[in-house]
Amino acid sequence: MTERVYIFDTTLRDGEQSPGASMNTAEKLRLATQLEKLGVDVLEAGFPAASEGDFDAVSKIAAKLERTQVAGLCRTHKADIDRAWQAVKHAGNPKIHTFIATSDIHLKYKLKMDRDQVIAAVVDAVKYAKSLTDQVEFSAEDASRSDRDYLCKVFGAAIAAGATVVNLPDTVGYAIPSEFAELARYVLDHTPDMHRAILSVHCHNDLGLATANTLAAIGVGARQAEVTVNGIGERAGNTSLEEVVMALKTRNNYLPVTTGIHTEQIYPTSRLVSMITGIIVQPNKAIVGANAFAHEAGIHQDGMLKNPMTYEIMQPEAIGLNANKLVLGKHSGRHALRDRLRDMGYDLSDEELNIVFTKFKELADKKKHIVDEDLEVVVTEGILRTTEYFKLEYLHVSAGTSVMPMASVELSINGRRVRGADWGNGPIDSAYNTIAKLTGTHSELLRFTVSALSGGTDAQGEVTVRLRENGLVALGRGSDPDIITASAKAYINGLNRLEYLKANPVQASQQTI
Ligand SMILES: CC(=O)SCCNC(=O)CCNC(=O)[C@H](O)C(C)(C)COP(=O)(O)OP(=O)(O)OC[C@H]1O[C@@H](n2cnc3c(N)ncnc32)[C@H](O)[C@@H]1OP(=O)(O)O
Ligand SMILES: CC(C)C(=O)C(=O)O
Ligand SMILES: [Mg+2]
Repeated sequence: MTERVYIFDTTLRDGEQSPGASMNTAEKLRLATQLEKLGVDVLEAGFPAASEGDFDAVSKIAAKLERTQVAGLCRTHKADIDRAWQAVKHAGNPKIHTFIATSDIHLKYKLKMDRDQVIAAVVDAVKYAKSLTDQVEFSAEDASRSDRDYLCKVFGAAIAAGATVVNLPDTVGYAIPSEFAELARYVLDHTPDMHRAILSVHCHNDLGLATANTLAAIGVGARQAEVTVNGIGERAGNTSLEEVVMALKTRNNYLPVTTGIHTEQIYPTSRLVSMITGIIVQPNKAIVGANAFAHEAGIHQDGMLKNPMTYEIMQPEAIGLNANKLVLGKHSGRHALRDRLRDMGYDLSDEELNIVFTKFKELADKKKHIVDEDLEVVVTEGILRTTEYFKLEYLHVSAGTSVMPMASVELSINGRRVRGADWGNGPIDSAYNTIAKLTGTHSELLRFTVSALSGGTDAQGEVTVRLRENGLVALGRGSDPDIITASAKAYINGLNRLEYLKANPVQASQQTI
């Protein structure tokens, strides 16, 4: 029987450490549900001791998920472990993940501890965690820059104290594949009682080697991979889930192991992560980039027409990119919409479907063919929105080469209609100035990105903004076939999120909405 590699997803914890990634509790819950559907074995939901907001999100995810193991990360401090346990204990399958650094650089400069003190901290932490739950993982932060024999001693002590998984992180993305494989092999061969635990790996992508290092370690016997969807994460990111899973599936002849991932859920999950975090996937990204299955050159197209095996090592359907679709447009009904959404991985309640259906019809009036990317926007906007305190009712802009850019806007503010006009450096600037004046807000625009969600001149434009006001930071998203309207919607969405943060100090303490 082929051996199983466990997939430990840390999109909600290490992924959320990406600069600019931010998710509110409702979005985290939605993503956690999708990750369970994707079939991840372990879902690291957050770092409960970090803030009330993180604790709240981890607790809610734990209460919702039954099958998937839900892990909470914590330092070796007893108070951190207690907090992690309080958050994950409601899960059907809870796990405590405790860590401490083992490299001399971290010991000397960061922890100010010696090697024996670190081992004592590991033993106390793992024993205590084990008194709370059977499932305990220990990670040796900065393992790839640690002394190998010391590392094996630490892992041996963790296993003796009850750890069921020991994790080898390449925390700063320093390792080279052959070197990392050698390290994993060394740990497997020299850690006392290693057979009683699973060896996990957790790589970062600072040198663009996270997937290669992960596969190299799996090749010598690591049996858990810690990954994030789209490879988001601290600095250059983590190993990407889709790359590891599809490499193991496609090259099963070379690496004969399996995962429990339902690969046809990969694409919907990738889109959801991108929509929720506002982090756009680069077009040439392996597996999930817009060009990953596109063939442009004539010789390639000729080969594809003669036999797709000439240039295609994976089929797009395998990751959930479905070629065979009913065309959805303004004449489509709820059944066709529900069917398509199910194919894309969205199982909506009747109430959610009604919300999405109304938005779908509004869009279909403006756009002839509705493609999957449009539906994802409609679903995300329809069911993951915050309360609309400010709502865009009307927008008119005039701009061009010889006119002063002007915008006229009508908003409803908590149900009350207000109107105004202002000018700016361009149509978007004038719309933003008018909206700021009408709402009486003074936010600073930290980031503004525009992308097209599908091909063609009637493609939906998606705008993401990041706003800061009085120390609070919020993300706003908007989409529309008209890019100026999409920009106004994104700005208003961001302002609504700032209003929500002002009214919800728990979320504000975490600044994740
Ligand atoms: C590689 C990784 O991804 S590690 C995980 C990174 N994630 C996070 O840091 C989550 C967000 N963090 C936070 O919210 C905060 O850092 C908190 C709440 C966890 C801690 O905040 P503070 O108590 O103010 O400490 P601060 O973050 O400034 O410093 C960390 C302290 O923990 C110590 N520490 C760091 N890692 C560990 C560990 N694994 N076990 C024990 N102590 C540790 C540091 O040495 C430092 O101790 P010191 O205060 O005695 O110098
Ligand atoms: C906490 C650990 C597993 C980590 O994220 C790292 O070392 O990169
Ligand atoms: Mg990490």
